Amino acid sequence: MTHIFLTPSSYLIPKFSAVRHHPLPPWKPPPTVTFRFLRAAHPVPLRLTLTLRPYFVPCGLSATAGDLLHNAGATAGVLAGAYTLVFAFDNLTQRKLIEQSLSRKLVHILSGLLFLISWPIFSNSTEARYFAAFVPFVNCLRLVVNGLALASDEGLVKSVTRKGDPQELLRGPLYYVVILMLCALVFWRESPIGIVSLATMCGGDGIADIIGRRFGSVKIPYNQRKSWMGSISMLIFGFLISIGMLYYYSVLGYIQLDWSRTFQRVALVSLVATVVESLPITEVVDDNISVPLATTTVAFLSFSS
Ligand SMILES: C/C(=C\COP(=O)(O)O)CCC[C@H](C)CCC[C@H](C)CCCC(C)C
Ligand SMILES: Nc1ccn([C@@H]2O[C@H](COP(=O)(O)OP(=O)(O)O)[C@@H](O)[C@H]2O)c(=O)n1
Repeated sequence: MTHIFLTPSSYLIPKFSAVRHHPLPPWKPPPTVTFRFLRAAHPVPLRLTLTLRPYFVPCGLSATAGDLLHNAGATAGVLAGAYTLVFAFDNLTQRKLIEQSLSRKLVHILSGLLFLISWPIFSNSTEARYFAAFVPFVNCLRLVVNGLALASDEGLVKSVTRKGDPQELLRGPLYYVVILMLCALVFWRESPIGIVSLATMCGGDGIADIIGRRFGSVKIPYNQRKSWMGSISMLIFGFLISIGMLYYYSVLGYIQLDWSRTFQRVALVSLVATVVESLPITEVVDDNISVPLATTTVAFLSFSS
């Protein structure tokens, strides 16, 4: 009897040979469909068995009830964390305990990095990334609704904008949250690309602003709005936070990396991101788009080689 298993090709992104996927839940035989073909003058019918892998089963059918409950709880918790973070910094700004620009940058740094750190609390199911991405999706809606003045969340505006203009929400903050959502959907926990990109955009770029504003007296020749101190701090902290996040995901078993090559790759990614961030192109493209775009491209090329 001849069995031909037709299983569709896998994921949206290339699998990294050096990357070991997080142990999957206990194996259950996937649903199969068997066709029997009787062949003329041949004693044995030909059987064609089609194995439907989970990602070809409509969302929700492949996840157990426990997974759905687990992921729904994780989503609610991370969403509550997002609202709490913004509320806390609004409170600090309102009470004049920190200035608005510092509040905004700390929200920039902490929201993305804490979101990245929260990914392991979601289940191992194939649908987990969609539950995680729902959190930035809700925040996209929140930014759009308030940016278009369809609602007025004063706390959000005060803790996230430069000058308190709600329309600002539709630029840097919205691009930032869209990048968080895309990295969760496209790269998720099993790829170093999304991890390094978010660590650089959230940690590196955010710290560049904080250090640069305070100590950036020597400006970059080709961009008088940026300083050497700001860029050097982006390079150093972007590298360190990326390595820290990769180590976190490595210890949890989601990825396995050749660390000697990983240090070189992350150093290259951090350098390119720092150069891109220093360019005088903010009027053309926000650095919450240019930096992650450059980071994901260089990370994809270097981690795939
Ligand atoms: C201020 C922000 C971006 C502006 O960047 P830039 O223009 O200064 O370069 C960040 C906006 C954050 C957003 C309002 C909330 C995002 C929450 C996140 C999706 C989930 C965080 C969960 C965690 C557990 C706190
Ligand atoms: N490489 C950098 C980045 C920012 N900065 C300082 O941080 C401020 C805000 O930086 P930015 O324009 O990138 O701010 P966002 O667009 O990230 O909010 C700049 O005006 C500089 O004072 C710096 O000195 N060097």
